[in-house]
Amino acid sequence: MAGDSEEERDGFNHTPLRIPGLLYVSVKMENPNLTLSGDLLPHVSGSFPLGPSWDPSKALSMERESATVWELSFVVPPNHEALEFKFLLKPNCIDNPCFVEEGSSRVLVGGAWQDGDRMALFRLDNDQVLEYRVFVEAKRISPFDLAASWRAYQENFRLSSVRGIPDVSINSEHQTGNENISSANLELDLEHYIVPSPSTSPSSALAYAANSTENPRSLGGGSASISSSMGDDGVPMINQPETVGEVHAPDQSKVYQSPGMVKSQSVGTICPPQKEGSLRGVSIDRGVGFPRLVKSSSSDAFTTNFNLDPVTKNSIPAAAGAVAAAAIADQMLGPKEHRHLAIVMVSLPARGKTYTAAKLTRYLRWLGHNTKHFNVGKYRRLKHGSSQSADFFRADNPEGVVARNEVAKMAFEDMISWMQEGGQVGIFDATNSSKQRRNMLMKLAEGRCKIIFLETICNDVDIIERNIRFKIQQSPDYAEVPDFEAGLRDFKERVAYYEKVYETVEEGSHIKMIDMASGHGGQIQVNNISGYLPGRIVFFLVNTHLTPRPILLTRHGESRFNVRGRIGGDSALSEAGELYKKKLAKFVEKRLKSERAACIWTSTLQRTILTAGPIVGFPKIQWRALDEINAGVCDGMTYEEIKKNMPAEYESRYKDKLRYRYPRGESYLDVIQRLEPVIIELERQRAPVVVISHQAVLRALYAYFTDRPLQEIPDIEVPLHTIIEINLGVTGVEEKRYKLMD
Ligand SMILES: Nc1ncnc2c1ncn2[C@@H]1O[C@H](COP(=O)(O)OP(=O)(O)OP(=O)(O)O)[C@@H](O)[C@H]1O
Ligand SMILES: O=P(O)(O)OC[C@H]1O[C@](O)(CO)[C@@H](O)[C@@H]1O
Repeated sequence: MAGDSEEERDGFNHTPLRIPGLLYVSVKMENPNLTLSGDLLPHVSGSFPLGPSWDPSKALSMERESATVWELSFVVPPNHEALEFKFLLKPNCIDNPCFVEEGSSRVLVGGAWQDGDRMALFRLDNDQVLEYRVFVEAKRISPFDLAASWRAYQENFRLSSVRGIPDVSINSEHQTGNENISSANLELDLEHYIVPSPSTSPSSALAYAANSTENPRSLGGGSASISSSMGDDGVPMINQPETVGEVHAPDQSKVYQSPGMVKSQSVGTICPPQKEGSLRGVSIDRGVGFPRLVKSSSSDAFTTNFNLDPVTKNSIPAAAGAVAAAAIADQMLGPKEHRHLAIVMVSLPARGKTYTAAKLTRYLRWLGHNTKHFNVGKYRRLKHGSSQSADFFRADNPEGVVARNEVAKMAFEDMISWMQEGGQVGIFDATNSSKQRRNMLMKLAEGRCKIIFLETICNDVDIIERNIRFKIQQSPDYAEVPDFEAGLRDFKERVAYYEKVYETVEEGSHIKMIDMASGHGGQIQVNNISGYLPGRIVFFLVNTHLTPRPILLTRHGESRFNVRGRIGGDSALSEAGELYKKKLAKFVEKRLKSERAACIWTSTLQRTILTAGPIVGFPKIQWRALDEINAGVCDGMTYEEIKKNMPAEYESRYKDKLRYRYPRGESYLDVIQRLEPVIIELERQRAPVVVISHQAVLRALYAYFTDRPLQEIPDIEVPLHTIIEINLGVTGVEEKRYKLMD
């Protein structure tokens, strides 16, 4: 092309000394007809630096790149002397003679043949001739890049200094004798280290979980974030400032309540796992040691080039591995209406329906299932006002019954419409406490979605009393009742009306959670449940409980790779990282001193194990699932190096960081998949857990607890040397952050 410099044309400089850099030269030989030459191995002999000499016995062997191609690569200065060499074929058997290519020596200058491309011809003993095509490629590389790769290579292959530590360990005194932990003093009051949590995380401000459920579209509230409230005439006013503290924009991450923590402990026994995913009529006692479901290893993330109709396509979860595989199988094999699942909550008021529905929604969304929570109370308040007295809920008040059935229908139809647009799991949150109501819902669902009833039963009067008191404080139903005791009387009257006509679920597919909030184990009964997703839901519910406890999430102390901006690897800690590990040990000692049963979880990479090193007195467990995202071929590179050397990869990751899978590595969706057992175990644990892991992994774990959308996960801020404390409590999730050092 006119104006192109010679350098631009062939990628390197022919003018010695003008432009710095080195030439990476790759010489290749190809013979598509390998059956003839399978035991003859291509070699190169020649002048320095290609081969030590022309002596065939010292020729350099070429590496097999594919079935038919052999390659030898080396690095030379761009102004190197002419390299003279010849190809030879050496037999496997050392005693047989080798064959040197015919013709004159080849000469390479500046990464190009001086005498043009010519085939390499070998005349064998029997006068048979073998022909190989020969190519050369040269690229300029910076000596700094080369040195950096070499250093990363060496660091990557340096043996970890934590080898030999068993997967489960406990150190009662500091492991490395020369570690002066007292040098890392902390302020007496840990509150000193508290820093604000991001504005999108769960706050300690009181909030009512039902508020953050779907906005009633049939009442004028689309699924977009609208703000609406009741007008004086009972007609909903859209996009008006909230007046009754009820319907507001559904920011999933802002709906948590402050924990009115209650202490309880429970362990129990479990029934053996059920046969072939079918859980008909069995009871499962909740408790420790529930067997983990075996998960398949990651497969390619789902891409949209399946031959499925648009609705089906939308209802495929944004997930990898087992979740995607199961969803595809269900789409292909199951009855059409079973592609959509309605979990219909059932219970008396204040028995944890909304709490359970919200938690399940969060879990399913995190796994990649398109899930929405429809709360009929929200529809009722929007349609009929929020100050209905107990009378409205009497079963012998025909107007009340009609009004309540009407809003239930509206919410159910909204849920079905959303499913028909591609929604996968709808959680339908209302008391649904009579057979008649449930029959109505089953009729509405016919041919459109599968229903599973999820009933929460609570026989503990203290818990019911606590729940009711919480309702009076939180529910918009009592926002305008200034007298707490009057509110309490009214709500109890409402509960009594429901009790009169309450019918426990006996029909259809159902799950019963019995006394799960009591702290004594409780029980789950399941009837006529089968399939991947219902199975996962049961498994999740079996493992969840309400025992308040903190989960402390922290990245390892700064690593040597962090200092150099290199990703992945298995490097040790930097000086700052060394200091952090000591401060963290002090922090854990203070924060968890009265928590005998707490546990420390690390990944299997040395930077987390070293960070946990000085923590004494608690068991430490290494989990492979907590290892950092596997950067595959990019492991050990800087982002700059990836951008420069693999621009297409860099661009693809930039465009879709959630789904992008590093070549021979993982995507964020893969990481989420492998973290599912970690989430289940964190839910199941009743004592505090300190998780010392890595940026990508902690982003995924944090997103689960704070209900952040999948798409946001890869960009969540998880800074070094900061502890994120997640408090799980009877009213939801609360977050605190401690920054121990800059
Ligand atoms: N399985 C359970 N049994 C009893 N209480 C529970 C259970 N799960 C959660 N809770 C507690 O119940 C409290 C009230 O729960 P929630 O608001 O979800 O009740 P609800 O059944 O939806 O009430 P309503 O029918 O009035 O809307 C929660 O703060 C939680 O602490
Ligand atoms: O997904 P991101 O933003 O590249 O973050 C994950 C990266 O963070 C690190 O933990 C530290 O840089 C890397 O090892 C890892 O590849």
